[in-house]
Amino acid sequence: ASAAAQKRWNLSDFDIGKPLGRGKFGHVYLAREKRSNHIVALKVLFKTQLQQSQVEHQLRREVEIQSHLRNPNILRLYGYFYDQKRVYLILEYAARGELYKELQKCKYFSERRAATYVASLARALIYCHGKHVIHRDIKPENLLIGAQGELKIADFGWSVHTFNRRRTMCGTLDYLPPEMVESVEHDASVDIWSLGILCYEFLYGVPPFEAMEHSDTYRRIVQVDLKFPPKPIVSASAKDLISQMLVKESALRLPLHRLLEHPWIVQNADPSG
Ligand SMILES: COc1ccc(C(=O)Nc2ccccc2)cc1NC(=O)CCSCc1cnc2[nH]ccc2c1
Repeated sequence: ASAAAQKRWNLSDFDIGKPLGRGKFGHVYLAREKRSNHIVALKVLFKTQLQQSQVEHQLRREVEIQSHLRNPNILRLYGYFYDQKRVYLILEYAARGELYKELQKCKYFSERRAATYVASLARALIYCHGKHVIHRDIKPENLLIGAQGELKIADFGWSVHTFNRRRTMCGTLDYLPPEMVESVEHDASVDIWSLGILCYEFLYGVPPFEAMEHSDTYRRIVQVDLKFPPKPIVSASAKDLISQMLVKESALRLPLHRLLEHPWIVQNADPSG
C-alpha cells in the first residue's frame, strides 16, 4: 500500500477550507494536508449516525475496496482516520466540480464531449470489473470533473440508497450483509445499460425514459420505449450505439470493450479521456 495508506492521519495534519457539500452521514470540506500542501476533500462522518444505520462494516468494506482502486476516472480514497465522535475520509478533490451542474448549465453536451466521457467511464468500469468490483453508481449526480476536465466516478456514499447499492464483490458473497445479498444480484451488464442511459442524457439533456409518473417511467423502461427527439440533432452513429446498449436482454447488450471500438466512440472520443 502507498505511504498515504499506512500513515496514521489526524485532523491536525490538515487545514480545513470551505464546505463542498453535505449529506445524510456528514459534511465534506476542502482541505490541505499541511506537509505536502496537497489539496483533498475531507469527508466527516458522525459515528452515532453510522451506528444508528448499522453501516460501520459497510464503510470498512468500502474503504478496503476503494483503497485498492487506482484509476484516473475513479475518485481516490487516500485514507481515513477517526476520533472520539467522527470518522474522516481523505478523498481526492475534483477541481471542476459536479458533472450534473455542468450538464444543467450546457443543457446537453457536444458529441465529442459526450463520447469522451462515455469512453472514459467505459474504461473505468472495465477496470472495476477486472477487480471484481461492479456497479459503480454512474448517474450524473455521482460524477465529478477533475482539473483536466476528466470524469471521475465519485460514488457519493452519503445517501441511504448507497447501502442498498447493488455493487458487490463477485465471488465473495460471504462477507455481504443480508440487505446486499437479498438485492437482485446483477452483473456487469447493468453498468452497460446505465452507461447507455447516461450517453443519451449527455446528448439530449434528459434521460430516455423520463415521465411524469414513476409508473410511466417504469413501463417505458421495461418496454425499452426508446425514442430519439428531432432536436438536438444527433448523429445516426450515436443513436446506433445507444440502441445497442439499451437492450432488454442483458446478455445481448454491447460489451464494454466492444463499445470502445464502436465508430461513434472511435471518431468522437478524445483518446486522453
Ligand atoms: C471514493 O469516494 C467515496 C468513498 C466513500 C464514500 C462514503 O461516504 N462511503 C461511506 C460512507 C458511510 C457509510 C458507508 C460508506 C464517499 C465517497 N465519495 C464522495 O462522497 C464524493 C463526494 S465528496 C468528495 C468531493 C471531491 N471533489 C469535489 N469537487 C466538488 C465537490 C467535491 C466533492
